[in-house]
Amino acid sequence: MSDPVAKSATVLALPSNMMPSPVTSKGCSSLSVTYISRRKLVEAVDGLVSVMTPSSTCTKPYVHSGSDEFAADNTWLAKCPSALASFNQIIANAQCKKIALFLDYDGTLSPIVNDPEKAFMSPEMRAAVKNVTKFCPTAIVSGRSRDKVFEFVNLKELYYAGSHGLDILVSSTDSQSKTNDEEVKLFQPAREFLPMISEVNKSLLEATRSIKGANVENNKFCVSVHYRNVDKKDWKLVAEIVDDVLRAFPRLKLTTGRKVLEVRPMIDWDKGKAVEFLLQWLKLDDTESVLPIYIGDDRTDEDAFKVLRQRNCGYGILVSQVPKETEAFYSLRAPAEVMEFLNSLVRWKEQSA
Ligand SMILES: O=P(O)(O)OC[C@H]1O[C@H](O[C@H]2O[C@H](CO)[C@@H](O)[C@H](O)[C@H]2O)[C@H](O)[C@@H](O)[C@@H]1O
Repeated sequence: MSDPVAKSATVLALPSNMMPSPVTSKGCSSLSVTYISRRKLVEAVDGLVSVMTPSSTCTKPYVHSGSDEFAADNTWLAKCPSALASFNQIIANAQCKKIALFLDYDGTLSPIVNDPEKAFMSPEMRAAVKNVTKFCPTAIVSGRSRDKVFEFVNLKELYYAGSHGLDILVSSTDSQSKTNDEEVKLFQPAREFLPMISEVNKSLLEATRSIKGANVENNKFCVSVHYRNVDKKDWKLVAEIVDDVLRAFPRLKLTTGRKVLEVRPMIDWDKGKAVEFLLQWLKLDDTESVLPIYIGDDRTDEDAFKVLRQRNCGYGILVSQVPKETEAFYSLRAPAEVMEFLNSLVRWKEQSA
């Protein structure tokens, strides 16, 4: 995949306090991304691909024991209140602070659709995102390749972190360095994995060719194997094939998303680390003066929610129509509510300007 930005960009080393280390444990820690060991994947496949259904991973869905749906909704909203209903509380905590916004793409800015190539965001959503950048430094943090998510969002006002944070684009004028040159800089902590990712992408394409509906997407530093359009009876086969292919790549790991298996470099780097990196790089890491808000819908976003919770500053907002166990503080039900939230932020900032 050609990347015109990468050709002219300076690739920077990471600050020493943020160097990613190889992942040694593939254990299932309660709410971070689910790293699936081979044995677990195969076990799950045997249990009728339970790994491919939302209820089977470490991110357990919230289960209400009673039968009253209304009560279940209330319990969920008590645990993870609506960010719209709690808007006044959120802005009360943002008084005199700069809000730094982090936005996931699929399922957050664009609705989930069957064809990943057609996950367009609406012009209204684009306008909402563009408007909010006038007041808040904003970054997109996506599992997509950086150039692909830029194609979809198509706003120059934003920072972009693609491949689940493994490919971050910043310019030197944003950094702590005092230079005025507007030089493009890239942070790519898994750069050495590029040839391997390309190889595994080829192997996965070849191995899944015969499965109707299976779709392999090259996200540059990770590869997504989509099974949304595969007949349910063949989900097990997809998982077995991915497992077989990965045997030849011991330095790659597997995570799950929304009807997708994601192959990634086995390093200690995720969306949470990307958020920490961007806060530091953009000089937004002072918890007294900056309130980071991260909005996302997927398991991979839990790493970012966790970082904000651990820093005890800012809020994670989970986009979900159903109750889920999460590290987020607030919830929104769908991209339409995300847009409403962004527009509310803009109105508030305009009024208080
Ligand atoms: O971090 P994100 O920006 O949310 O990206 C995560 C994955 O999103 C995409 O897949 C998901 O959305 C597709 C389009 O709506 C849907 O068809 C698919 O089933 C979902 O898993 C994207 O295609 C993946 O590469 C991203 O990793």
